[in-house]
Amino acid sequence: MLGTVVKAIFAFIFISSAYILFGFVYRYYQRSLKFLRGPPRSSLLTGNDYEIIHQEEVNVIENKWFNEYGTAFRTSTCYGEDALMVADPRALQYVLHTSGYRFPKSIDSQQITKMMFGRGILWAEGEVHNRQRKALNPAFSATQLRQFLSLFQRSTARLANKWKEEQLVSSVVNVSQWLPKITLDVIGESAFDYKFGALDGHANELGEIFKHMFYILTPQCRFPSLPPNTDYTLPSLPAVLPTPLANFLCRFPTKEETRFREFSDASKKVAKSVFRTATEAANGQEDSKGSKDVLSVLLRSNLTEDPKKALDEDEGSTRTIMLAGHETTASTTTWLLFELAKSPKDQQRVYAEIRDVRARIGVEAELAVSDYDSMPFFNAVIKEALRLHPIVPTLARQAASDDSIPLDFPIITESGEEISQIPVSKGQRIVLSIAMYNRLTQVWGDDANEWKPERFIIDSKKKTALGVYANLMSFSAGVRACIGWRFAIMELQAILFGLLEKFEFSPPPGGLDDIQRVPAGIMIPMKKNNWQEGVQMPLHVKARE
Ligand code: HEM
Repeated sequence: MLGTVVKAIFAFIFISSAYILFGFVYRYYQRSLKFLRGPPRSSLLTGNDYEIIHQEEVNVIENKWFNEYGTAFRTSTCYGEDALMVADPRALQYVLHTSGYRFPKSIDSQQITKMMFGRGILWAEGEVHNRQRKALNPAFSATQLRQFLSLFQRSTARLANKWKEEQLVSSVVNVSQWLPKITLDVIGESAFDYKFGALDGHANELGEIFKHMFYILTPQCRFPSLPPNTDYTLPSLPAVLPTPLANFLCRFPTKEETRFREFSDASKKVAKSVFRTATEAANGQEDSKGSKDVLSVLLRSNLTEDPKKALDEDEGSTRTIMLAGHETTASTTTWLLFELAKSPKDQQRVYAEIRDVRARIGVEAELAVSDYDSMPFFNAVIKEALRLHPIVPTLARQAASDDSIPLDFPIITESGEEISQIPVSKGQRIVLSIAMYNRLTQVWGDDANEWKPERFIIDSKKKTALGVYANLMSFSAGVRACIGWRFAIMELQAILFGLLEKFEFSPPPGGLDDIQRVPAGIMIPMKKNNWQEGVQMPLHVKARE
Protein backbone atom coordinates (compact mmCIF):
# COMPACT_ATOMS: atom_id res chain seq x y z
CA MET A 1 0.00 0.00 0.00
CA LEU A 2 2.76 2.40 1.03
CA GLY A 3 4.61 1.53 -2.19
CA THR A 4 1.56 2.44 -4.27
CA VAL A 5 1.25 5.79 -2.52
CA VAL A 6 4.95 6.56 -3.01
CA LYS A 7 4.74 5.59 -6.68
CA ALA A 8 1.61 7.68 -7.14
CA ILE A 9 3.28 10.71 -5.53
CA PHE A 10 6.40 10.16 -7.63
CA ALA A 11 4.33 9.83 -10.83
CA PHE A 12 2.37 12.95 -9.93
CA ILE A 13 5.54 14.98 -9.32
CA PHE A 14 7.17 13.62 -12.47
CA ILE A 15 4.16 14.29 -14.71
CA SER A 16 3.64 17.77 -13.25
CA SER A 17 7.32 18.65 -13.68
CA ALA A 18 7.32 17.37 -17.27
CA TYR A 19 4.13 19.32 -17.94
CA ILE A 20 5.60 22.51 -16.49
CA LEU A 21 8.90 22.06 -18.37
CA PHE A 22 7.15 21.29 -21.64
CA GLY A 23 4.81 24.24 -21.09
CA PHE A 24 7.75 26.50 -20.37
CA VAL A 25 9.57 25.51 -23.57
CA TYR A 26 6.33 25.57 -25.59
CA ARG A 27 5.36 29.02 -24.39
CA TYR A 28 8.90 30.34 -24.81
CA TYR A 29 9.14 29.30 -28.48
CA GLN A 30 5.61 28.79 -29.80
CA ARG A 31 4.16 31.99 -28.43
CA SER A 32 7.26 34.02 -29.06
CA LEU A 33 6.81 37.60 -30.21
CA LYS A 34 10.52 38.13 -30.73
CA PHE A 35 9.91 39.73 -34.11
CA LEU A 36 8.39 42.69 -32.25
CA ARG A 37 10.39 45.34 -30.46
CA GLY A 38 9.98 45.67 -26.71
CA PRO A 39 11.76 46.18 -23.40
CA PRO A 40 14.51 43.69 -22.47
CA ARG A 41 13.33 40.80 -20.28
CA SER A 42 14.49 41.74 -16.77
CA SER A 43 14.14 38.18 -15.40
CA LEU A 44 13.40 34.79 -16.97
CA LEU A 45 11.07 33.94 -14.10
CA THR A 46 9.02 37.12 -13.86
CA GLY A 47 9.69 38.80 -17.19
CA ASN A 48 8.74 42.49 -17.13
CA ASP A 49 5.69 41.87 -14.96
CA TYR A 50 7.59 42.43 -11.74
CA GLU A 51 8.56 45.98 -12.80
CA ILE A 52 5.01 46.71 -13.90
CA ILE A 53 3.37 45.44 -10.73
CA HIS A 54 5.90 47.07 -8.43
CA GLN A 55 5.83 50.53 -9.97
CA GLU A 56 4.57 53.17 -7.57
CA GLU A 57 2.27 54.81 -10.08
CA VAL A 58 0.01 53.28 -12.69
CA ASN A 59 1.24 53.38 -16.29
CA VAL A 60 4.58 55.16 -15.74
CA ILE A 61 6.70 52.31 -17.12
CA GLU A 62 4.24 51.36 -19.84
CA ASN A 63 4.11 55.00 -20.94
CA LYS A 64 7.89 55.00 -21.40
CA TRP A 65 7.71 51.81 -23.49
CA PHE A 66 4.82 53.05 -25.61
CA ASN A 67 6.82 56.19 -26.38
CA GLU A 68 9.79 54.08 -27.38
CA TYR A 69 8.17 51.25 -29.36
CA GLY A 70 4.82 52.59 -30.62
CA THR A 71 1.25 51.60 -29.81
CA ALA A 72 1.94 47.82 -29.82
CA PHE A 73 5.04 46.01 -28.57
CA ARG A 74 6.34 42.82 -26.96
CA THR A 75 6.73 42.47 -23.24
CA SER A 76 7.56 39.34 -21.30
CA THR A 77 5.43 37.92 -18.53
CA CYS A 78 5.90 35.42 -15.75
CA TYR A 79 7.41 31.98 -16.54
CA GLY A 80 9.11 32.94 -19.79
CA GLU A 81 6.12 33.88 -21.90
CA ASP A 82 5.82 36.85 -24.27
CA ALA A 83 2.78 39.11 -24.20
CA LEU A 84 1.52 41.68 -26.65
CA MET A 85 0.95 45.03 -24.99
CA VAL A 86 -1.31 47.19 -27.07
CA ALA A 87 -3.08 50.56 -27.04
CA ASP A 88 -3.73 50.89 -30.77
CA PRO A 89 -7.43 51.80 -31.30
CA ARG A 90 -8.04 49.35 -34.15
CA ALA A 91 -6.38 46.51 -32.24
CA LEU A 92 -8.50 47.23 -29.15
CA GLN A 93 -11.61 47.35 -31.28
CA TYR A 94 -10.67 44.05 -32.91
CA VAL A 95 -9.89 42.17 -29.69
CA LEU A 96 -12.79 43.48 -27.63
CA HIS A 97 -15.48 44.05 -30.21
CA THR A 98 -15.06 42.59 -33.70
CA SER A 99 -13.89 39.14 -32.60
CA GLY A 100 -16.71 38.60 -30.11
CA TYR A 101 -15.49 35.94 -27.69
CA ARG A 102 -12.30 34.93 -29.53
CA PHE A 103 -10.11 36.68 -26.95
CA PRO A 104 -11.24 35.40 -23.52
CA LYS A 105 -9.76 36.55 -20.22
CA SER A 106 -6.41 35.07 -19.25
CA ILE A 107 -6.58 31.91 -17.09
CA ASP A 108 -5.04 33.52 -13.99
CA SER A 109 -7.32 36.56 -14.10
CA GLN A 110 -10.31 34.24 -14.61
CA GLN A 111 -9.29 32.22 -11.56
CA ILE A 112 -9.08 35.33 -9.36
CA THR A 113 -12.45 36.50 -10.67
CA LYS A 114 -14.00 33.13 -9.84
CA MET A 115 -12.42 33.18 -6.39
CA MET A 116 -13.97 36.59 -5.70
CA PHE A 117 -17.29 36.53 -7.51
CA GLY A 118 -18.06 32.89 -8.29
CA ARG A 119 -19.62 31.99 -11.62
CA GLY A 120 -21.17 35.40 -12.32
CA ILE A 121 -21.05 37.63 -15.37
CA LEU A 122 -17.47 38.86 -14.83
CA TRP A 123 -16.17 35.29 -14.86
CA ALA A 124 -18.35 33.71 -17.55
CA GLU A 125 -17.11 33.29 -21.11
CA GLY A 126 -18.70 32.61 -24.51
CA GLU A 127 -22.26 31.27 -24.58
CA VAL A 128 -22.66 31.35 -20.78
CA HIS A 129 -21.61 35.00 -20.71
CA ASN A 130 -23.85 35.83 -23.62
CA ARG A 131 -26.83 34.29 -21.81
CA GLN A 132 -26.10 36.07 -18.53
CA ARG A 133 -25.56 39.37 -20.30
CA LYS A 134 -28.80 39.12 -22.27
CA ALA A 135 -30.69 38.38 -19.06
CA LEU A 136 -29.18 41.39 -17.26
CA ASN A 137 -29.33 43.95 -20.10
CA PRO A 138 -32.92 45.13 -19.47
CA ALA A 139 -31.93 46.14 -15.92
CA PHE A 140 -29.34 48.56 -17.32
CA SER A 141 -31.32 50.27 -20.08
CA ALA A 142 -31.55 54.08 -20.03
CA THR A 143 -35.30 53.99 -19.34
CA GLN A 144 -34.93 51.55 -16.47
CA LEU A 145 -32.13 53.56 -14.88
CA ARG A 146 -34.04 56.85 -14.95
CA GLN A 147 -36.08 55.70 -11.96
CA PHE A 148 -32.90 55.70 -9.83
CA LEU A 149 -32.08 59.33 -10.47
CA SER A 150 -33.93 60.57 -7.42
CA LEU A 151 -32.17 57.93 -5.26
CA PHE A 152 -28.79 59.22 -6.55
CA GLN A 153 -29.84 62.76 -5.68
CA ARG A 154 -31.17 61.86 -2.23
CA SER A 155 -28.04 59.91 -1.38
CA THR A 156 -25.78 62.81 -2.34
CA ALA A 157 -27.92 65.16 -0.23
CA ARG A 158 -27.51 62.76 2.71
CA LEU A 159 -23.73 62.85 2.29
CA ALA A 160 -23.77 66.66 2.24
CA ASN A 161 -25.88 66.69 5.42
CA LYS A 162 -23.57 64.18 7.06
CA TRP A 163 -20.54 66.41 6.41
CA LYS A 164 -22.41 69.31 7.96
CA GLU A 165 -23.62 67.27 10.97
CA GLU A 166 -20.13 65.96 11.64
CA GLN A 167 -18.75 69.49 11.26
CA LEU A 168 -16.38 68.47 8.52
CA VAL A 169 -17.18 71.51 6.42
CA SER A 170 -14.37 74.11 6.37
CA SER A 171 -11.88 71.37 7.05
CA VAL A 172 -9.87 68.77 5.17
CA VAL A 173 -11.95 65.70 4.30
CA ASN A 174 -10.61 62.41 2.98
CA VAL A 175 -13.25 62.20 0.26
CA SER A 176 -12.05 58.75 -0.83
CA GLN A 177 -13.42 57.38 2.44
CA TRP A 178 -16.85 58.99 2.08
CA LEU A 179 -17.73 58.52 -1.55
CA PRO A 180 -17.79 54.68 -1.50
CA LYS A 181 -20.31 54.90 1.35
CA ILE A 182 -22.93 56.58 -0.83
CA THR A 183 -22.19 54.48 -3.89
CA LEU A 184 -22.44 51.28 -1.80
CA ASP A 185 -25.76 52.37 -0.29
CA VAL A 186 -27.00 53.31 -3.76
CA ILE A 187 -26.08 50.01 -5.42
CA GLY A 188 -27.60 48.06 -2.52
CA GLU A 189 -30.88 49.96 -2.68
CA SER A 190 -31.22 50.39 -6.45
CA ALA A 191 -30.12 46.98 -7.67
CA PHE A 192 -31.06 44.69 -4.77
CA ASP A 193 -33.42 46.57 -2.49
CA TYR A 194 -30.83 45.96 0.23
CA LYS A 195 -29.78 48.49 2.88
CA PHE A 196 -26.06 48.52 3.60
CA GLY A 197 -26.43 51.61 5.79
CA ALA A 198 -22.79 52.52 5.06
CA LEU A 199 -23.35 56.27 5.31
CA ASP A 200 -25.13 55.83 8.64
CA GLY A 201 -22.10 53.96 9.92
CA HIS A 202 -23.85 50.61 10.36
CA ALA A 203 -21.33 47.91 11.13
CA ASN A 204 -21.30 45.65 8.14
CA GLU A 205 -18.84 42.88 7.41
CA LEU A 206 -18.90 43.42 3.66
CA GLY A 207 -18.51 47.19 3.98
CA GLU A 208 -15.48 46.68 6.27
CA ILE A 209 -13.85 44.33 3.76
CA PHE A 210 -14.51 46.74 0.90
CA LYS A 211 -12.67 49.45 2.85
CA HIS A 212 -9.35 47.61 2.81
CA MET A 213 -9.80 45.29 -0.11
CA PHE A 214 -7.64 47.06 -2.68
CA TYR A 215 -5.12 48.50 -0.24
CA ILE A 216 -3.86 44.96 0.40
CA LEU A 217 -3.01 44.65 -3.30
CA THR A 218 -0.64 47.60 -3.43
CA PRO A 219 2.97 46.71 -4.30
CA GLN A 220 4.18 47.31 -0.74
CA CYS A 221 1.40 45.42 1.00
CA ARG A 222 1.22 42.30 -1.11
CA PHE A 223 3.80 40.14 0.66
CA PRO A 224 6.19 42.15 2.84
CA SER A 225 7.49 38.97 4.47
CA LEU A 226 8.21 36.96 1.33
CA PRO A 227 11.30 37.21 -0.87
CA PRO A 228 10.99 39.48 -3.92
CA ASN A 229 9.24 37.92 -6.91
CA THR A 230 7.15 35.39 -4.98
CA ASP A 231 4.31 37.89 -4.64
CA TYR A 232 3.93 37.82 -8.37
CA THR A 233 5.01 34.30 -9.30
CA LEU A 234 2.60 32.61 -6.88
CA PRO A 235 -0.65 34.16 -8.15
CA SER A 236 0.50 33.49 -11.73
CA LEU A 237 0.97 29.74 -11.16
CA PRO A 238 -2.53 28.72 -12.39
CA ALA A 239 -1.52 29.85 -15.87
CA VAL A 240 1.22 27.19 -16.08
CA LEU A 241 0.03 24.30 -13.90
CA PRO A 242 -2.27 21.41 -14.83
CA THR A 243 -5.78 22.41 -13.72
CA PRO A 244 -6.17 19.75 -10.96
CA LEU A 245 -2.87 20.83 -9.40
CA ALA A 246 -3.81 24.52 -9.68
CA ASN A 247 -7.16 23.74 -8.02
CA PHE A 248 -5.39 21.79 -5.27
CA LEU A 249 -3.05 24.72 -4.58
CA CYS A 250 -6.07 26.99 -4.20
CA ARG A 251 -6.54 25.29 -0.82
CA PHE A 252 -3.47 27.14 0.42
CA PRO A 253 -4.44 30.73 -0.20
CA THR A 254 -1.91 33.55 -0.19
CA LYS A 255 -2.56 36.67 1.84
CA GLU A 256 -4.25 38.46 -1.03
CA GLU A 257 -6.27 35.38 -1.91
CA THR A 258 -7.43 35.20 1.72
CA ARG A 259 -8.67 38.77 1.37
CA PHE A 260 -10.51 37.80 -1.81
CA ARG A 261 -12.05 34.85 -0.02
CA GLU A 262 -13.19 36.98 2.88
CA PHE A 263 -14.91 39.22 0.36
CA SER A 264 -16.30 36.17 -1.41
CA ASP A 265 -17.72 34.64 1.80
CA ALA A 266 -19.18 37.90 3.08
CA SER A 267 -20.69 38.82 -0.29
CA LYS A 268 -22.11 35.31 -0.65
CA LYS A 269 -23.91 35.77 2.67
CA VAL A 270 -25.42 39.06 1.52
CA ALA A 271 -26.35 37.64 -1.91
CA LYS A 272 -28.07 34.63 -0.30
CA SER A 273 -30.05 36.81 2.06
CA VAL A 274 -31.02 39.18 -0.78
CA PHE A 275 -32.29 36.23 -2.80
CA ARG A 276 -34.16 34.62 0.05
CA THR A 277 -36.05 37.81 0.90
CA ALA A 278 -36.79 38.60 -2.74
CA THR A 279 -38.00 35.09 -3.55
CA GLU A 280 -40.34 35.10 -0.56
CA ALA A 281 -41.66 38.53 -1.51
CA ALA A 282 -42.11 37.64 -5.17
CA ASN A 283 -43.84 34.30 -4.56
CA GLY A 284 -47.33 34.55 -5.88
CA GLN A 285 -47.08 38.24 -6.79
CA GLU A 286 -48.09 38.50 -10.43
CA ASP A 287 -47.06 42.15 -10.71
CA SER A 288 -43.39 41.40 -9.97
CA LYS A 289 -43.13 39.52 -13.27
CA GLY A 290 -42.75 42.66 -15.38
CA SER A 291 -40.12 44.31 -13.13
CA LYS A 292 -36.78 45.02 -14.70
CA ASP A 293 -34.60 45.87 -11.71
CA VAL A 294 -31.45 43.74 -11.33
CA LEU A 295 -32.92 41.48 -8.68
CA SER A 296 -36.18 40.76 -10.51
CA VAL A 297 -34.26 40.08 -13.69
CA LEU A 298 -32.02 37.61 -11.88
CA LEU A 299 -34.95 35.95 -10.13
CA ARG A 300 -36.71 35.42 -13.42
CA SER A 301 -33.61 33.90 -14.99
CA ASN A 302 -33.80 31.44 -12.07
CA LEU A 303 -37.14 30.23 -13.30
CA THR A 304 -35.95 29.37 -16.77
CA GLU A 305 -32.62 27.60 -16.08
CA ASP A 306 -31.41 24.58 -14.14
CA PRO A 307 -32.27 26.07 -10.69
CA LYS A 308 -29.05 25.20 -8.85
CA LYS A 309 -26.73 26.32 -11.62
CA ALA A 310 -28.77 29.45 -12.23
CA LEU A 311 -28.76 30.37 -8.55
CA ASP A 312 -25.00 29.93 -8.48
CA GLU A 313 -24.57 32.21 -11.49
CA ASP A 314 -27.07 34.77 -10.20
CA GLU A 315 -25.38 34.97 -6.81
CA GLY A 316 -22.10 35.46 -8.67
CA SER A 317 -23.53 38.33 -10.70
CA THR A 318 -25.06 39.87 -7.57
CA ARG A 319 -21.66 39.85 -5.85
CA THR A 320 -20.00 41.25 -8.99
CA ILE A 321 -22.42 44.13 -9.26
CA MET A 322 -22.08 44.94 -5.54
CA LEU A 323 -18.36 45.58 -5.99
CA ALA A 324 -18.13 46.67 -9.64
CA GLY A 325 -21.13 48.93 -9.17
CA HIS A 326 -19.84 51.01 -6.29
CA GLU A 327 -16.05 51.19 -5.93
CA THR A 328 -15.51 52.20 -9.56
CA THR A 329 -17.92 55.14 -9.51
CA ALA A 330 -16.65 56.31 -6.12
CA SER A 331 -13.04 56.23 -7.31
CA THR A 332 -13.85 58.11 -10.52
CA THR A 333 -15.67 60.80 -8.50
CA THR A 334 -12.65 61.00 -6.19
CA TRP A 335 -10.30 61.72 -9.14
CA LEU A 336 -12.80 64.15 -10.61
CA LEU A 337 -12.89 66.18 -7.38
CA PHE A 338 -9.07 65.99 -7.23
CA GLU A 339 -8.81 67.58 -10.69
CA LEU A 340 -11.44 70.23 -9.94
CA ALA A 341 -9.73 71.12 -6.66
CA LYS A 342 -6.55 71.74 -8.65
CA SER A 343 -8.38 73.78 -11.33
CA PRO A 344 -10.48 76.41 -9.52
CA LYS A 345 -11.35 78.13 -12.80
CA ASP A 346 -12.87 74.93 -14.19
CA GLN A 347 -14.69 74.29 -10.92
CA GLN A 348 -16.15 77.79 -11.11
CA ARG A 349 -17.24 77.20 -14.71
CA VAL A 350 -19.04 73.99 -13.72
CA TYR A 351 -20.67 75.79 -10.79
CA ALA A 352 -21.88 78.55 -13.15
CA GLU A 353 -23.68 75.91 -15.25
CA ILE A 354 -25.17 74.39 -12.09
CA ARG A 355 -26.48 77.81 -11.01
CA ASP A 356 -28.02 78.37 -14.45
CA VAL A 357 -29.87 75.07 -14.26
CA ARG A 358 -31.10 75.88 -10.76
CA ALA A 359 -32.29 79.30 -11.87
CA ARG A 360 -34.21 77.63 -14.69
CA ILE A 361 -35.87 74.76 -12.81
CA GLY A 362 -36.22 76.20 -9.30
CA VAL A 363 -34.41 75.65 -5.99
CA GLU A 364 -36.41 72.66 -4.78
CA ALA A 365 -36.94 70.91 -8.12
CA GLU A 366 -35.58 67.42 -8.77
CA LEU A 367 -33.29 67.35 -11.77
CA ALA A 368 -34.22 65.29 -14.82
CA VAL A 369 -31.78 63.51 -17.14
CA SER A 370 -32.19 66.33 -19.68
CA ASP A 371 -31.13 68.91 -17.06
CA TYR A 372 -27.84 67.12 -16.48
CA ASP A 373 -27.32 66.65 -20.20
CA SER A 374 -27.90 70.37 -20.82
CA MET A 375 -24.57 71.36 -19.18
CA PRO A 376 -21.73 71.00 -21.71
CA PHE A 377 -18.78 71.84 -19.46
CA PHE A 378 -20.20 69.84 -16.55
CA ASN A 379 -20.28 66.74 -18.76
CA ALA A 380 -16.89 67.56 -20.27
CA VAL A 381 -15.21 67.42 -16.82
CA ILE A 382 -16.76 63.99 -16.18
CA LYS A 383 -15.41 62.71 -19.50
CA GLU A 384 -11.98 64.22 -18.89
CA ALA A 385 -11.75 62.60 -15.43
CA LEU A 386 -12.70 59.22 -16.93
CA ARG A 387 -10.09 59.73 -19.65
CA LEU A 388 -7.18 60.70 -17.41
CA HIS A 389 -8.03 58.35 -14.54
CA PRO A 390 -9.45 55.06 -15.82
CA ILE A 391 -10.04 53.01 -12.70
CA VAL A 392 -9.28 49.77 -14.55
CA PRO A 393 -6.02 50.66 -16.35
CA THR A 394 -5.42 47.35 -18.18
CA LEU A 395 -7.32 44.24 -19.26
CA ALA A 396 -5.71 40.81 -19.69
CA ARG A 397 -6.84 38.62 -22.55
CA GLN A 398 -5.53 35.63 -24.50
CA ALA A 399 -6.11 34.41 -28.04
CA ALA A 400 -8.45 31.40 -28.28
CA SER A 401 -6.96 30.52 -31.69
CA ASP A 402 -4.25 31.69 -34.05
CA ASP A 403 -5.21 35.14 -35.24
CA SER A 404 -3.93 38.38 -36.71
CA ILE A 405 -4.55 41.70 -34.99
CA PRO A 406 -4.91 44.79 -37.21
CA LEU A 407 -3.40 48.17 -36.29
CA ASP A 408 -4.40 51.77 -37.01
CA PHE A 409 -0.85 52.95 -36.47
CA PRO A 410 1.79 50.73 -38.15
CA ILE A 411 4.80 49.73 -36.04
CA ILE A 412 8.43 48.89 -36.84
CA THR A 413 9.57 45.33 -36.10
CA GLU A 414 12.97 44.15 -34.79
CA SER A 415 14.09 43.69 -38.41
CA GLY A 416 13.08 47.24 -39.36
CA GLU A 417 9.98 46.22 -41.34
CA GLU A 418 6.79 48.30 -41.01
CA ILE A 419 3.72 46.18 -40.20
CA SER A 420 0.05 46.91 -39.64
CA GLN A 421 -1.06 43.36 -38.65
CA ILE A 422 0.35 41.36 -35.74
CA PRO A 423 0.10 37.55 -36.00
CA VAL A 424 -0.64 35.89 -32.64
CA SER A 425 -0.69 32.19 -31.71
CA LYS A 426 -3.37 30.33 -29.79
CA GLY A 427 -2.98 31.12 -26.10
CA GLN A 428 -0.99 34.34 -26.74
CA ARG A 429 -1.29 36.71 -23.82
CA ILE A 430 -2.48 40.19 -24.69
CA VAL A 431 -2.46 43.18 -22.37
CA LEU A 432 -4.89 45.89 -23.45
CA SER A 433 -3.84 49.25 -22.09
CA ILE A 434 -6.90 51.35 -21.37
CA ALA A 435 -4.78 53.96 -19.57
CA MET A 436 -2.48 54.37 -22.57
CA TYR A 437 -5.20 54.50 -25.24
CA ASN A 438 -6.94 57.23 -23.21
CA ARG A 439 -3.75 59.32 -23.45
CA LEU A 440 -2.58 58.54 -27.00
CA THR A 441 -1.36 61.75 -28.63
CA GLN A 442 -2.44 60.34 -32.04
CA VAL A 443 -6.02 60.31 -30.78
CA TRP A 444 -6.21 63.09 -28.20
CA GLY A 445 -3.52 65.52 -29.41
CA ASP A 446 -0.16 66.68 -28.03
CA ASP A 447 -1.78 67.77 -24.76
CA ALA A 448 -3.13 64.26 -24.10
CA ASN A 449 -1.46 64.12 -20.69
CA GLU A 450 -3.00 67.38 -19.50
CA TRP A 451 -6.32 68.03 -17.78
CA LYS A 452 -8.24 69.91 -20.47
CA PRO A 453 -12.01 69.27 -20.42
CA GLU A 454 -12.61 71.67 -23.33
CA ARG A 455 -11.29 68.99 -25.67
CA PHE A 456 -14.70 67.30 -25.40
CA ILE A 457 -16.46 70.48 -26.47
CA ILE A 458 -14.05 71.85 -29.09
CA ASP A 459 -12.93 68.57 -30.72
CA SER A 460 -16.23 67.59 -32.22
CA LYS A 461 -14.50 65.59 -34.98
CA LYS A 462 -13.83 62.09 -33.66
CA LYS A 463 -10.51 60.55 -34.63
CA THR A 464 -11.60 57.08 -33.53
CA ALA A 465 -14.86 55.45 -32.53
CA LEU A 466 -14.16 53.20 -29.61
CA GLY A 467 -15.80 52.16 -26.35
CA VAL A 468 -19.33 52.80 -25.16
CA TYR A 469 -18.96 56.41 -24.01
CA ALA A 470 -17.20 59.51 -25.37
CA ASN A 471 -14.68 57.55 -27.44
CA LEU A 472 -13.05 56.43 -24.19
CA MET A 473 -11.84 52.98 -23.20
CA SER A 474 -12.56 53.51 -19.48
CA PHE A 475 -15.66 51.29 -19.63
CA SER A 476 -13.94 48.87 -22.05
CA ALA A 477 -15.65 47.97 -25.35
CA GLY A 478 -17.52 45.24 -27.20
CA VAL A 479 -19.35 42.19 -25.85
CA ARG A 480 -17.90 42.60 -22.36
CA ALA A 481 -17.99 46.38 -22.05
CA CYS A 482 -19.15 47.65 -18.67
CA ILE A 483 -22.84 46.83 -18.38
CA GLY A 484 -23.27 49.59 -15.79
CA TRP A 485 -21.80 52.52 -17.73
CA ARG A 486 -25.09 54.44 -18.00
CA PHE A 487 -25.74 53.83 -14.31
CA ALA A 488 -22.26 55.16 -13.54
CA ILE A 489 -22.64 58.30 -15.67
CA MET A 490 -26.02 59.17 -14.13
CA GLU A 491 -24.66 58.59 -10.64
CA LEU A 492 -21.54 60.66 -11.37
CA GLN A 493 -23.73 63.50 -12.69
CA ALA A 494 -25.97 63.43 -9.62
CA ILE A 495 -23.06 63.32 -7.15
CA LEU A 496 -21.09 66.05 -8.92
CA PHE A 497 -24.10 68.35 -9.15
CA GLY A 498 -25.18 67.70 -5.55
CA LEU A 499 -21.73 68.26 -4.07
CA LEU A 500 -20.60 71.22 -6.17
CA GLU A 501 -23.90 73.00 -5.61
CA LYS A 502 -23.21 73.00 -1.87
CA PHE A 503 -19.42 72.91 -1.53
CA GLU A 504 -16.24 74.30 -2.98
CA PHE A 505 -13.26 71.93 -3.11
CA SER A 506 -9.62 73.04 -2.91
CA PRO A 507 -6.24 71.43 -2.18
CA PRO A 508 -5.34 70.87 1.51
CA PRO A 509 -2.59 73.07 3.07
CA GLY A 510 0.21 70.71 1.92
CA GLY A 511 -1.13 70.60 -1.67
CA LEU A 512 -1.96 67.55 -3.74
CA ASP A 513 1.41 66.87 -5.37
CA ASP A 514 2.05 63.87 -3.13
CA ILE A 515 -1.06 61.98 -4.28
CA GLN A 516 -0.10 58.93 -6.30
CA ARG A 517 -2.19 56.72 -8.59
CA VAL A 518 -1.24 53.41 -7.04
CA PRO A 519 -1.76 50.09 -8.89
CA ALA A 520 -3.83 47.78 -6.68
CA GLY A 521 -5.98 45.73 -9.04
CA ILE A 522 -7.82 48.96 -9.69
CA MET A 523 -6.17 52.38 -9.36
CA ILE A 524 -6.28 53.88 -5.87
CA PRO A 525 -5.08 57.27 -4.55
CA MET A 526 -2.40 57.21 -1.85
CA LYS A 527 0.10 59.66 -0.38
CA LYS A 528 3.71 59.25 -1.52
CA ASN A 529 5.85 57.71 1.24
CA ASN A 530 2.74 57.40 3.40
CA TRP A 531 0.99 54.38 1.99
CA GLN A 532 0.44 53.02 5.49
CA GLU A 533 -2.28 55.71 5.85
CA GLY A 534 -4.36 53.76 3.31
CA VAL A 535 -6.48 55.25 0.55
CA GLN A 536 -6.23 59.04 0.72
CA MET A 537 -7.70 61.97 -1.14
CA PRO A 538 -7.64 64.85 1.33
CA LEU A 539 -9.52 67.87 -0.02
CA HIS A 540 -10.45 71.11 1.70
CA VAL A 541 -14.23 71.40 1.69
CA LYS A 542 -15.93 74.76 2.13
CA ALA A 543 -19.68 75.36 2.19
CA ARG A 544 -20.94 77.78 -0.47
CA GLU A 545 -22.72 80.90 0.81
C1 HEM B 1 -16.98 54.87 -13.41
C2 HEM B 1 -17.48 53.69 -13.12
C3 HEM B 1 -17.13 52.39 -13.80
C4 HEM B 1 -16.03 52.04 -14.53
C5 HEM B 1 -14.82 52.91 -14.88
C6 HEM B 1 -16.21 50.67 -14.95
C7 HEM B 1 -15.31 49.95 -15.74
C8 HEM B 1 -15.53 48.67 -16.17
C9 HEM B 1 -14.63 47.93 -17.04
C10 HEM B 1 -13.32 48.46 -17.61
C11 HEM B 1 -15.17 46.70 -17.24
C12 HEM B 1 -14.58 45.57 -18.07
C13 HEM B 1 -13.86 44.60 -17.16
C14 HEM B 1 -13.31 43.39 -17.87
O1 HEM B 1 -13.54 43.16 -19.05
O2 HEM B 1 -12.63 42.62 -17.18
C15 HEM B 1 -16.41 46.65 -16.49
C16 HEM B 1 -17.24 45.54 -16.44
C17 HEM B 1 -18.37 45.48 -15.67
N1 HEM B 1 -18.95 46.49 -14.94
FE1 HEM B 1 -18.24 48.37 -14.79
N2 HEM B 1 -17.40 50.21 -14.44
C18 HEM B 1 -18.00 51.24 -13.75
C19 HEM B 1 -19.23 51.19 -13.10
C20 HEM B 1 -20.06 50.11 -13.05
C21 HEM B 1 -21.37 50.09 -12.43
C22 HEM B 1 -22.03 51.31 -11.78
C23 HEM B 1 -21.84 48.81 -12.52
C24 HEM B 1 -23.15 48.22 -12.05
C25 HEM B 1 -24.10 48.89 -11.50
C26 HEM B 1 -20.83 48.03 -13.22
C27 HEM B 1 -20.93 46.68 -13.50
C28 HEM B 1 -20.06 45.99 -14.31
C29 HEM B 1 -20.22 44.58 -14.65
C30 HEM B 1 -21.33 43.66 -14.17
C31 HEM B 1 -19.17 44.27 -15.51
C32 HEM B 1 -18.91 42.92 -16.19
C33 HEM B 1 -19.52 42.99 -17.57
C34 HEM B 1 -19.29 41.76 -18.41
O3 HEM B 1 -18.31 41.05 -18.23
O4 HEM B 1 -20.14 41.53 -19.28
N3 HEM B 1 -19.78 48.85 -13.52
N4 HEM B 1 -16.62 47.85 -15.86
